[in-house]
Amino acid sequence: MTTDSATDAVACTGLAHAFGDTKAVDGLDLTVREGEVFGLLGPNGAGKTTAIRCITTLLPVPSGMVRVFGHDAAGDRMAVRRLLGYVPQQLSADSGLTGRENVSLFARVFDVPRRERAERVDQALGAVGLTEAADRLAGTYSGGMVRRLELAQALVSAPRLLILDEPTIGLDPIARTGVWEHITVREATGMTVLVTTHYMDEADQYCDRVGLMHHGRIRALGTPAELRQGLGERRRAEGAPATAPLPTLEDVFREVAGSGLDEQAGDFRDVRSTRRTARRVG
Ligand SMILES: Nc1ncnc2c1ncn2[C@@H]1O[C@H](COP(=O)(O)OP(=O)(O)OP(=O)(O)O)[C@@H](O)[C@H]1O
Repeated sequence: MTTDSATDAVACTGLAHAFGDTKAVDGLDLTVREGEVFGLLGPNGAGKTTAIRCITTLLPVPSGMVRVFGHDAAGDRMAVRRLLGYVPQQLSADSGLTGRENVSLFARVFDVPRRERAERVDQALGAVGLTEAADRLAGTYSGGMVRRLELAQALVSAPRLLILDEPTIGLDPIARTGVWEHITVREATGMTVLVTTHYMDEADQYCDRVGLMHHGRIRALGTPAELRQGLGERRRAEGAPATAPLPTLEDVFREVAGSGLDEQAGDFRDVRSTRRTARRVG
């Protein structure tokens, strides 16, 4: 792991992006270090997806700077895209194709050499535990399997940086655990992960560091333990007894944003409707 900005996986400096009068991202400074799992947290509308879309080059960078492994996201978009795997909030799997066909499609789009394709597709499906189900239509998959399929799509190009926007939204707790286990098994590749989630327990358990975003900027940053301890110290300074339980990450979240969290479960259809509901209209 490094703190050298030239090799940081992501370095945003003063990033701003507005939709009309809405300042979705408003002077965001964010560094994701190579090799870490970084959780970008924040209430609905905090600007997480907009920031991610700037980092993935899907949105322009009208103000500020975004670098991905030193490449400028505004000036060197193709170099940035080649380094990324991206699982968006919206469904990216096609229910009318098999799991294998879905992943093969991404392998072609991301220029995986033809000669390596079949093996790489098999590896990606195996890495997310879908070997047995590879030749079934994705429309028959459970919600958790759909998410793992989308993960395989993103992994097939062997990205240095994997970006996931709410990878476990709409999944039951067991499926959520399954998705996280496949996201975080990355030691062999050293892949960096940038992930958004509304589930504080997941961020606490799986992220090396988290940034709490509110109104377009990071308002709290650190390891989950640092953030919990920091709030505990502030509470004690305000008179809370030393025996008071250590705050949770959700307490930290509420201190920063004062907002609630949600839980949902379901299959392919439910995931689609949940994500459609969660998706920003515009
Ligand atoms: N395409 C768009 N057109 C207009 N406004 C938009 C658009 N996309 C996002 N916004 C606005 O920008 C702000 C930030 O939205 P964004 O989706 O980045 O937040 P978020 O933190 O990802 O939220 P969520 O957790 O709900 O996904 C919101 O006020 C939203 O309404």
